[in-house]
Amino acid sequence: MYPTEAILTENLTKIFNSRNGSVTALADINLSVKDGEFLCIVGPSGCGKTTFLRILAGLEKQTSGRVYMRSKNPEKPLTSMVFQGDSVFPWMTVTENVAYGLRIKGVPVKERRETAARYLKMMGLSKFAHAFPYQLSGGMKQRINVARAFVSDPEILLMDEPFGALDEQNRLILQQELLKIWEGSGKTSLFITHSIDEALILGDRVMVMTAHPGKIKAIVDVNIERPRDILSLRSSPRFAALYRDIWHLLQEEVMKASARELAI
Ligand SMILES: Nc1ncnc2c1ncn2[C@@H]1O[C@H](COP(=O)(O)OP(=O)(O)OP(=O)(O)O)[C@@H](O)[C@H]1O
Repeated sequence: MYPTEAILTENLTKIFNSRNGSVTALADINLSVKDGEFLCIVGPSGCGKTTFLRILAGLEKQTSGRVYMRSKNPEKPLTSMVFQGDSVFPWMTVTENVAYGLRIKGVPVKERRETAARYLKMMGLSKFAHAFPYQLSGGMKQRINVARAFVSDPEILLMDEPFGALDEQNRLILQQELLKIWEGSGKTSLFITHSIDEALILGDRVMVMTAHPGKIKAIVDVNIERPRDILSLRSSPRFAALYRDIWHLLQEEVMKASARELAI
């Protein structure tokens, strides 16, 4: 029978072959993600998080194993990915950047301006609609990336550490905005982060990966009600307990990854 989950992976494995030998980036990933779920992924550097998202986005092919991704609406793109760091087009205005996916789809200009304006408002970018990226801060550019992903209205959002390069204050603001926009959309979302705080603020579940080769070490249920208020959430006893649990799971993996880096 065809699975009913939004995403299902079976024994997903990825081996990169290069002149210096082969690297097993992912080994036997068995994961199921429910429709409308927000899953955060944490794990030490180099454990295969980006590779996993790239396979789901169709940018990389697995070496073995299977991936099922359920499309409910063939009119919509299945996935949209927000990459690490700055990926805006410098020659386009903020509106043109945000509406880019709609232009590619051939959406008429009036409709794409209206849709872009709606998301610019949600992401606090309306004042900068006609600005160029060089006139904006890093935080503003990441808002463009997030708005662009939502505007294309995919069934599944794949976000690879989108706030990793931001300072603490901008990160908090963007987390708040992402929560608001996501809670209104109910889109199945996968979000890579190095921050346990961020994973708990955003996620329904947190997948903890092992150091190289990347496997699933544990999946932790966050079970904190929505809509979420970041400040009260961070001071709750449940948040502190989950933080401790995830850190205990991660600590050993981070140390293994550091030892491996020193040995290379
Ligand atoms: N194109 C490639 N060719 C060869 N090896 C690769 C390639 N892409 C990734 N790797 C290797 O696969 C492993 C997993 O890389 P990946 O970027 O997925 O990890 P990550 O968990 O996202 O890391 P980080 O947290 O530092 O972003 C690493 O050992 C990396 O060097």
